[in-house]
Amino acid sequence: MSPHNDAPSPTTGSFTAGFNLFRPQASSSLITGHLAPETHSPLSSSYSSSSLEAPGFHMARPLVPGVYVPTMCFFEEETEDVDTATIARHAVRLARAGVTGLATQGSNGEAVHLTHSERQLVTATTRKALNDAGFSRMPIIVGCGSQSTRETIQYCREAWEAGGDYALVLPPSYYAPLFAPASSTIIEFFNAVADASPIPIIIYNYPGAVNGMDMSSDTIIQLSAHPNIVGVKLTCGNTGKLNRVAAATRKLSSKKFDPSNPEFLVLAGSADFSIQSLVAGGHGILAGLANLAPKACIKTIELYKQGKYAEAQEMQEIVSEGDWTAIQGGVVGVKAGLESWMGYGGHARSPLPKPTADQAKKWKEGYRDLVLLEKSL
Ligand SMILES: N[C@@H](CC=O)C(=O)O
Repeated sequence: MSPHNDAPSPTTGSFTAGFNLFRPQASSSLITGHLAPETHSPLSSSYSSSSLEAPGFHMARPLVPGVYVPTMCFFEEETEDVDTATIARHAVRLARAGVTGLATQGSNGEAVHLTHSERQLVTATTRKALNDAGFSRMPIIVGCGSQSTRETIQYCREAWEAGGDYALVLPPSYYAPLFAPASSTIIEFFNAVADASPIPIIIYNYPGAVNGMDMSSDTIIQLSAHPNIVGVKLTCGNTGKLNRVAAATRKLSSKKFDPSNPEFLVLAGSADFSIQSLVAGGHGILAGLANLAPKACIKTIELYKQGKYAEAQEMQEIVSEGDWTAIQGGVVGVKAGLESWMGYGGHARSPLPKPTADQAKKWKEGYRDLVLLEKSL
């Protein structure tokens, strides 16, 4: 019998009947804990069987408003092997700073550089680090986007097995000109993935990562009706779209709207429009800059929620300035910033280049005000 209550095992069949078990507002009595099947562990042999127990079993972890961090993946300098010690240390640093949740294999997590088993290793390492440090209730979102429906579902299942709670899914884009029409292929894709995934889906709208494909508010609102699609990360930066999605999903909510636990979570995908997204009805951020400055990201949102608009605006300006450095330098620049200011980070996996001395200096300076703010909090 599956440890997911009476839900079918994600490794044995489709999951069309059990979505509601995974709704984020599920009470603690709706246990969604699971054990990674011993016969089906895709984790690398470097991950000990005793450490499998911690990430493999967990209670339902809620998806609530706040600051979520798409964590960096770290690699050993010489071999470029996954550096589990630094992954664990980084996860705990972010949790202690007060973030709401983490996301492995987001754009900052170099998912496209990782094999299936490495992805599971990263997620399981993160889960275990959080559990060991007393953050067993903190949810982990796992990037699961892929080009085929089949492999995306496989990633969702593997994320679940590794201890992930939610799947962040980009639309496929490689064959986009063949989609007929684009919106219906995308809707079919997300519905099929949501039908089969053992964990709820968060739509990831990041046109820059998928050949310019920009999902419309109509498409996102239509998909929000699926009971296993529970949120969206909008990296497109379109606050008009964010406003439409937040308003429509609030109205479509099946119960009285509770701002501390919305049924459909609408997240800004970059820290440079945190308070703008709150004004538009959003619920928080899932943003790479929080790898470097989690407290500044949290404080900006708190100030706004406390009605201290001028102070929130002032802090947002520093965050937005820092985010411009993160956006320009991407994962290479954020790692350089971590290395310069926090003493760890290393380099991205090949073929991404290592920063030149000039770049490292420029990015360090680009983060200066933000890091000084972070250290003051
Ligand atoms: N700018 C984005 C990149 C991906 O969504 C971020 O901050 O995470």
